[in-house]
Amino acid sequence: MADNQYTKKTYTLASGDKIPAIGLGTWQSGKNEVSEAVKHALSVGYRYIDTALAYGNEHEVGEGIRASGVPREQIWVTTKLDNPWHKRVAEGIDTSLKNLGTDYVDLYLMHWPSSTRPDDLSKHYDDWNFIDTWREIQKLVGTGKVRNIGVSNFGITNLEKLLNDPSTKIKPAVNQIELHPNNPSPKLVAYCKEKGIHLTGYSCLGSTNSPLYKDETLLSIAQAKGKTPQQVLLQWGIRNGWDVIPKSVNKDRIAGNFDIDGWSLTDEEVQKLSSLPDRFKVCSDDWLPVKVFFGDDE
Ligand SMILES: NC(=O)C1=CN([C@@H]2O[C@H](COP(=O)(O)OP(=O)(O)OC[C@H]3O[C@@H](n4cnc5c(N)ncnc54)[C@H](OP(=O)(O)O)[C@@H]3O)[C@@H](O)[C@H]2O)C=CC1
Ligand SMILES: O=C[C@@H](O)CO
Repeated sequence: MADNQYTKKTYTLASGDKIPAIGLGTWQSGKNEVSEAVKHALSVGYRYIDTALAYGNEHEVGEGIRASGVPREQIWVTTKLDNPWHKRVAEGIDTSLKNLGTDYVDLYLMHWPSSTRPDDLSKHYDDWNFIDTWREIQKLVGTGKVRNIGVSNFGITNLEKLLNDPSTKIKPAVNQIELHPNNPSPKLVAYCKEKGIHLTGYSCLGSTNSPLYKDETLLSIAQAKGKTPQQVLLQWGIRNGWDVIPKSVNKDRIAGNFDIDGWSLTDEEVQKLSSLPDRFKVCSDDWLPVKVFFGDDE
């Protein structure tokens, strides 16, 4: 982790680019509220916004960025290729750039390893898969449209397939996956670290109506630190080496979640949270036409 001029904590990717340790998530942020949320986040110090074509709010995210007055080059923007666009990567990135009103994104992710047919979302292409999609995503590097490329929702099985394919010339810079103390995925985390693939933790608070907020271990650590359970959850991710992207459209919560500097968790506190017995997952692969997760750590 290194420091830069805009955010106190960052992680350095294989390209040398520095991704901030905390960004604003925007999944399920309504079109009518996300611009203000983004603008507010940037005003309180965030320099990283996570969105996706599938969220249907890239246009409003772009409006919030411009309204903030913060120069574009000071902001890390991640967006994602939607599943039904796997055969249309060039069109997908152009659509996202147009929506966002920007010339480039800092990180472009394959949202899911599912090449879904746009004419029937219940079906997977029979002549195309995520390896083909990655081959096309790699072509974006050097176009000036993407500074880094990566994947999301990849477990070890699919990462192995991708990394071992001869068409893979560029390793994903990032794997964005669900990470919170009830879904800590230690094997997948260790695998990505070994391969030099940085992790972004999504649903880092446990998402809407998080069951984590009733966890006695979390609550006692939060009380002892004089921090909120949400701040502790975010610090847990950062201490473990991944960036976190809490979603909020509430101004106080956006500001409170950003309180990651000047304090930390002890190794023992991190370990206690990593050892919680309960398990739950926010995002499954049930809705996809292909199985994506194959084991406890995926
Ligand atoms: N790659 C992928 O497939 C996925 C990526 N993501 C990304 O990760 C981001 C975060 O994940 P997400 O699932 O949204 O869930 P989070 O874990 O970020 O939780 C968001 C929920 O917590 C509430 N919340 C936020 N801060 C606080 C707080 N301080 N106190 C109490 N409640 C709070 C929010 O409500 P409110 O807005 O009212 O504050 C919202 O209901 C997404 O927004 C998206 O950008 C998420 C899922 C899948
Ligand atoms: O990003 C959010 C989606 O992947 C949820 O299924």
